[in-house]
Amino acid sequence: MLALNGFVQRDRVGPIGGEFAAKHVTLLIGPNGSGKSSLLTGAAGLSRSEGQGEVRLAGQALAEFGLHELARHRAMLAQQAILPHGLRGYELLALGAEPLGGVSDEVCMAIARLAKPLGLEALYHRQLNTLSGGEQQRLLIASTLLQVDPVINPDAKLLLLDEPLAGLDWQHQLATLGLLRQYAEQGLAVVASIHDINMACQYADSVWCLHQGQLAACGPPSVITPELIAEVFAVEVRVLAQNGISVMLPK
Ligand SMILES: Nc1ncnc2c1ncn2[C@@H]1O[C@H](COP(=O)(O)OP(=O)(O)OP(=O)(O)O)[C@@H](O)[C@H]1O
Repeated sequence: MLALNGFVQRDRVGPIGGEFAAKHVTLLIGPNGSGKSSLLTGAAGLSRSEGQGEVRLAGQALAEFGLHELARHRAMLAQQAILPHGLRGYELLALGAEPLGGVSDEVCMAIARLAKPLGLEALYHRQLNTLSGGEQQRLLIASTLLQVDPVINPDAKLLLLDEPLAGLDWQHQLATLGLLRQYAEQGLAVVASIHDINMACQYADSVWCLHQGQLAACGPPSVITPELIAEVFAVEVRVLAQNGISVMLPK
C-alpha cells in the first residue's frame, strides 16, 4: 500500500526501501533517535521538503497528493501532539472528522464504536488541559482513527501512529492494539512505533527494526532475535518460552 524506494529524510533516516502492506500491522521498533518518527512523518508526507527518494501510496507518488486529498487517504498520530488550549474532548473528535466533511450521523456512529474500547464517554465534555496524559492520548487516538475509519471513509488507506501506547494503561494498550488490528482487517496498512519489543513481536504481522537511521531487520516477528537486540539496543536478553509464546527479558 505504501512503498518506499530509496527514501531518505535528511541525515536522520535512510536510504530505506520496503512496503507497508494493506491488511498488515507493521510495528517499528528501535532505540531512541533511531529514526522511527522521521520514517513515519516521511511516510505521512508531512516533511516533503526534507525527504528524498520515492514514496508511493497505492501506486501514486505522495508528492502528487493535495493536502486535503492526503487527509482523506491517511491519518497520523504524532508523538507530541499539540493540544489547543481550552478545547473539549468532543471538539477534538470533531477536528478528526473534518476531512470527512464534519460531524454527521455516520461520524457519530464511528465515534460510538470507538467509545467503549477507548473509554471516551467520560472525556467528551472535559477540557483537554484538565485530562491526564493517558486520557489525552485516548482522545488523540480516537480523533486520528476517526479520520480513516474504513466504514465511513472509502478513501482510507494508511494509518500511521507514533508511539500510540505511550502513557496508556494495559487495558487501553490492548484495546488500542485491538483497534489497529481491526482497521488492518478492514483493508488499511497500519504502521505504529512502539517501545515494548515483546508486545511488538506478539501483535505485529511485520516488525521493522531501525538502528541509526537504517533498517537493521524487517519481516515477521521471528526476525527479532536476542542477537539483534544485543546489537541494536546494547541489551543482553534471555528468552522465556511457554505454551508457544516466547518473551525476551533483559538479563
Ligand atoms: N527537527 C529535528 N531537527 C534535527 N534533528 C532531528 C529533528 N528531529 C529528530 N532529529 C534527529 O533525527 C534522529 C532521528 O530522530 P527520530 O525522532 O526520528 O527518532 P525516534 O526513533 O523516533 O526516537 P524516539 O524513540 O526517541 O522517539 C535523531 O538523531 C534526532 O536527534
